[in-house]
Amino acid sequence: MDWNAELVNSAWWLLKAYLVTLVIFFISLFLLARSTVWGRQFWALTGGYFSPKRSWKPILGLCVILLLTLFAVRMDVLFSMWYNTMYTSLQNLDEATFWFAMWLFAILASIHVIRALIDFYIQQSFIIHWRKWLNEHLLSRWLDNQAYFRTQYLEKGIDNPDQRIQQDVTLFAESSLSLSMGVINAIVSTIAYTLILWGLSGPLALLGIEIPRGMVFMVFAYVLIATVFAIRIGRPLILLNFLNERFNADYRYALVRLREYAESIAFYAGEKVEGALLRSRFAQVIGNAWAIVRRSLQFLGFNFVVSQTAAVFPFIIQAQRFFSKQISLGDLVQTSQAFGRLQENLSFFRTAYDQFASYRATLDRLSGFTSAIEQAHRLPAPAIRADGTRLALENLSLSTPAGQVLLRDLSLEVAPGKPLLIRGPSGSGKTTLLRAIAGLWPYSEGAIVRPAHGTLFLSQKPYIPLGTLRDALYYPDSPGREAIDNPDPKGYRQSRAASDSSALKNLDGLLSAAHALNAPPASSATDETAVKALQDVQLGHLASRLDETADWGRILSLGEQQRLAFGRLLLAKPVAAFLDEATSAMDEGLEDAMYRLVRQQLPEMMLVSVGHRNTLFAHHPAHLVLAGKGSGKWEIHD
Ligand SMILES: Nc1ncnc2c1ncn2[C@@H]1O[C@H](COP(=O)(O)OP(=O)(O)OP(=O)(O)O)[C@@H](O)[C@H]1O
Repeated sequence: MDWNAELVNSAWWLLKAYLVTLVIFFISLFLLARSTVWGRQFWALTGGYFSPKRSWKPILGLCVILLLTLFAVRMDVLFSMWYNTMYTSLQNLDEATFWFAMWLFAILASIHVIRALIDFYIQQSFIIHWRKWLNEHLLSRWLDNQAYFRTQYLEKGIDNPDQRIQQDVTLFAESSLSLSMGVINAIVSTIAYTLILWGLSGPLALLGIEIPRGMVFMVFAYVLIATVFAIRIGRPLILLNFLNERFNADYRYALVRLREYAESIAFYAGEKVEGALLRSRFAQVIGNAWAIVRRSLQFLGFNFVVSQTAAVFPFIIQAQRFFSKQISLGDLVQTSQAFGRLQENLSFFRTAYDQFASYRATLDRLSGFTSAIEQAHRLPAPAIRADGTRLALENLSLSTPAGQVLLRDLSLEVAPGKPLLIRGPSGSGKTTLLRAIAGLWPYSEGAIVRPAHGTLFLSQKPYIPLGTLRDALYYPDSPGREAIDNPDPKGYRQSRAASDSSALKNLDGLLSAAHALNAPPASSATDETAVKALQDVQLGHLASRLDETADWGRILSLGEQQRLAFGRLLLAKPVAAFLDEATSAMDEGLEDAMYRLVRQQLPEMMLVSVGHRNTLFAHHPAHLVLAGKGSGKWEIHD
C-alpha cells in the first residue's frame, strides 16, 4: 500500500465527503423541519438560534463539528488500513515495513489525539453557547408578561417548569448534537466500510447458490434482522424511561414541599403522613428502576449476543480464502475490522433507538412548555392605560374563570392623599380587583387607568427574596443586584482553588466559604436610608444584620415581614400603593403606627387597601364595599 498517496487521497476524500455531507445535511434538516412533527418542534424551539440574521457563529460551529466528525471517520479507515499493512508485514516477516508501520502509527495516533481533543472542545463550547441561548430564550418568554403566573389560568397547566428550563434544555442541546453527529458518523462510516468490505470480500456459497461479494450482503442482512428483534425487545424501555423521569420528578417535588411547608408540617407533627407519601413515591421510583433493569437485561443480552457473534463471523467466512492464500493475514484482519465497524455503524440505529425516544420525550416537554407560554401570552389582559398619575376604574367588570360575576360596572377614582379601603365578604373579589389593576387577571371588561410606573402591591404574605435583608428591603429594586449579575470571580476562584487542593473534602464547607466571599462589604451596612427605614417600621434591632444572607422568609415572623414590606414602601416611594390585608398579622397599635407613618412620609401617595378591620376606617376616608355572593354589586362610601 502506498501510504504517501493514501494521505493525499484522504485529503481529497475528506474534501469531497465534506461538501457532499454538508449539502445533504442541510437539505435533510430542512426537510425534517418541514415534514416531521419532531422536526417542526425542533425548529420552533431553536430555529432562532441558527438564524444567520442573529449570528453566523452557530452555523459555522456546526460546519466545523461536521468536518471533525468526517475527519474521525477517515482516521478510522486509515487505522483499518494500517492494521492491514502491519499484519501483512508480520505475515511476510518484512521487518522494514513493520518499523515503517510503527512510525506511521505514531503519526496517525498523534493526529487522532489532537483531533479528538479539538472535537471535544468545539462540541462542548457549541453545547454551552446553545444552552445559554435556549435558557435565555425560555427564561425571558417565561418571565415576559408574567407568563409564569398566568399559565395557572390555562385549562391544562404545566408540571415541573423548573425541570423543563433547567434539565431538559441541557439534555436537548446535548442529545441534538450527539444524535445528529452519530447519524452522520454512522452513515458515512457505513459507506466507507461497505466499500472496503466490498474490495475484500469474495463470493459466498449459500444453500448451493454463489453470491458474489456475499460478505457485504450478509452483514446488512444480519444487522437488519438483529435490529428488528432489538426494537421489539427494547420498545418497552421508552415508556419505562419516561416514567422514570416522571416518578423522580414527583418524588423530588414531594421533598421540596416538605422543605417549603416545614413549619406547618412540624406543627401538625405530620411526619407520619409525609413519610408515607414520600415512601410511596420513592417506591414507585424503585419499582420502575427494577422494571428498567429487567428489561435492559434482555435488551443488553440480545445486543451482546449480536455483537459477540459478529466478532467471529467474518473469520469463519474468510477462513477458506485465507488458507487457500487468496487473501493475506492483513486482509483477513481488515475484513474482520471492516465487518465489525459496519455492523457497529449499522447498529447505531438499533442502539440509539431508546436515546432517540428519550430525546423525543424531552422535545415534547419543551414544546409543551413553550406552547403553554404562548397560550398564556395570548390570554386576554385587562385594558390598562396610563393617564399621567391618575388612578381610576371605568365600567370595570370582573368574573372568575368559571364565569361567575364578581364585580359589575365599577367606576371610581382614587385621589392622592385620600386612601380607599376595599371591604366585603370573603371570596367577594377584593384581591381579584387588585390583581386586575396589576394586569394579572384575564377575565375582565372595562378599563383601568393607572400610572405607568411607580406602583407597588403589598400582599398579606410579603415575598421575601433569596439573599440579604437589604435585598428584601429594596425588592424588587435590589441594591445587591450587581453581586448576582457578576458573581465575585475572586471568591469563586478562591473556592475553586481550595477545592482543587483539598481533594473535595468538604464541598458544603467550601461552598459556604465562597458565599461568604461573595457577600457585599460590611461598610455598606451603615447605609443610613435603609437603617432609618428599618427603625421607622420598628425593626431597628435588625439594622446590624442588613447584609446578612439568610432565609429571612423563615426567620422573621409574619408581622415582622409585613413591617419589612412597609419599609419597602417607604423606600420605594411609589405614586400608588395597593395593600392587600398587609397588616393582618400586626396588632392594632402597630397597624395604626404603620398607616400613620405612611401617611406622614408619603402624604400625596394614592393608597388602596383591602381589609376587614374597623381600625382601618380611621385611615381611609373612602370605602368601596363589595356585596359578593355572585351579585357583582358594590357601593362607594365617601
Ligand atoms: N386562579 C383562580 N382560579 C379560579 N378561581 C379563582 C382564582 N383566583 C380566585 N378565584 C375565585 O375568585 C373569587 C374571589 O377571590 P378573591 O381572592 O378575590 O376573594 P377575596 O374577596 O379577596 O377573599 P378573602 O377576603 O377571603 O381574601 C373566589 O371565589 C375565588 O375562589
